[in-house]
Order: sequence, then C-alpha cells, then structure tokens
Amino acid sequence: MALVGIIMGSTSDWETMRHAAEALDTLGVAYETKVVSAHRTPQRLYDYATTAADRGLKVIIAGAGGAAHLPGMAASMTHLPVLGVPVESKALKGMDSLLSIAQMPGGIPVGTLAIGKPGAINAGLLAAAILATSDDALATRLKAWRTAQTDAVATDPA
Ligand SMILES: Nc1c(C(=O)O)ncn1[C@@H]1O[C@H](COP(=O)(O)O)[C@@H](O)[C@H]1O
Repeated sequence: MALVGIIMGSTSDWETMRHAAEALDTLGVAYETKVVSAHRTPQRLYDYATTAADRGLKVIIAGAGGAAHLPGMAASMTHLPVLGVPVESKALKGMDSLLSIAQMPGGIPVGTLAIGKPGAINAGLLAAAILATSDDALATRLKAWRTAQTDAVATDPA
C-alpha cells in the first residue's frame, strides 16, 4: 500500500519529480504517482486530497511550476504533511514556483524544498525520514544510505 503520494501539476513535471520517486525506490518506500492540477483539474485535486489520509497515505509530495498553487491547495484539504517541490519554470527559472510554494499564510504549512532536481530528491528523502520516525526498519535503511553517501565523498579533489 502506498504511503507517499507524489503529485504534480503536469506530465512535464515528471522529469523533475521522478527523482523523488527514485529516492523512495532506493529506500524501499511504497508510493503512488498522479498528475493533479489545482488549475486544470480542480475536482481531481479535491478528490485526491480529501481521500488521501483514508487511503493510507502518510505524506504527500507535490511538485509544480510557475504559479505553483498545487502544494498549498493540497495542504488546505488534508492534515497530512505536504512537501512542496518548486519545478523550474522557463520564464523565471523556478523563482515563481519557489515563492508560490514557500509563502503560505500561517495555518496551512507546506514544507518547501529547493528548486528542481535537488528539491525532488530531498522531498523523497524527507518523506522517508518522516515515515522512519515510526518505522525502525526504514530508519535503519535511511541511516545506512546516509552513511554510504558520506563514505562516497572523495577526500581528494582530483
Ligand atoms: N503550477 C501548476 C499547477 C497547479 O499549481 O495546480 N498545475 C499545473 N501547473 C504547472 O504548469 C507548468 C506548465 O505545465 P505544462 O507543461 O503542462 O504547460 C507545470 O510546471 C505545472 O506544474
């Protein structure tokens, strides 16, 4: 059963959001993916967000670009933690996405990650870290992954 829902505003976001999925794959966390847009498919978003917790999801990762209202609107309709990934936009290089996601009014939080691929990777890792607080086996896998990452950092620059 999926524990993490990865949603995105458009199929064009998958090239970025697949990195969140890959991080979850690496750590053995079950997830689902769906294109959901606050602008283009508002009813789909409503149905997704209002049923997410009852369907067993624990964390939602929402990626969108430009006027990125998806993460905030998803957060407005569920008490689950929502992690927002600002997808890099052509016109403004993702600054529009970042500010749209980060500048939420008090009361409806969205955990905002970095623009683009690093943000998507970290959203996957952060979702796993949240789940690991109540899953010892996942915590062990996450710690091992972090140790392997540390061990892989070269001492010499060339
Ligand atoms: N920001 C949103 C939302 C939303 O926030 O609901 N829905 C689509 N989009 C964004 O529009 C961009 C361009 O989409 P297209 O490539 O389909 O034209 C995408 O980055 C998507 O996340």
